[in-house]
Amino acid sequence: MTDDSETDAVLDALFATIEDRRDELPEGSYTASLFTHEKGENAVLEKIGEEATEVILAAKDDDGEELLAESADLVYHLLVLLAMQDATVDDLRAELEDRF
Ligand SMILES: N=c1c2ncn([C@@H]3O[C@H](COP(=O)(O)OP(=O)(O)OP(=O)(O)O)[C@@H](O)[C@H]3O)c2ncn1[C@@H]1O[C@H](COP(=O)(O)O)[C@@H](O)[C@H]1O
Repeated sequence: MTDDSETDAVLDALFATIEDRRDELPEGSYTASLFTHEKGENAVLEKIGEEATEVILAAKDDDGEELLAESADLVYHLLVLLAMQDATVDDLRAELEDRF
């Protein structure tokens, strides 16, 4: 189990990596492939739809073993979408804090 600051550090590091992939587009990067996809932004929007469905199916599964893995896939693709729209994980954090 991690505390809040460690959880934030992971999200910040992941988002910084996503921004680097967006800006540098290295060969062989799955993240970079989402930024250069022929479908444009629709590629990541489709992935978000697929991953959300997989989260629902995992939640309905009796053993629930896949729920965390599918949730991580969904969060990752959501962060890619934010980076694509020039929003940041800090913007997301601020939105959540406003509601708290
Ligand atoms: N967190 C993730 C992450 N979560 C999910 N995925 C990818 O998202 C895809 C999920 O798609 P699916 O579940 O549908 O599986 P799939 O059938 O293999 O995918 P498709 O062929 O349908 O695209 C897989 O290719 C996963 O590898 C991720 N890819 C990258 N990251 C992070 O991004 C960082 C940079 O990765 P690269 O851009 O690949 O260097 C990594 O170090 C990770 O921290």
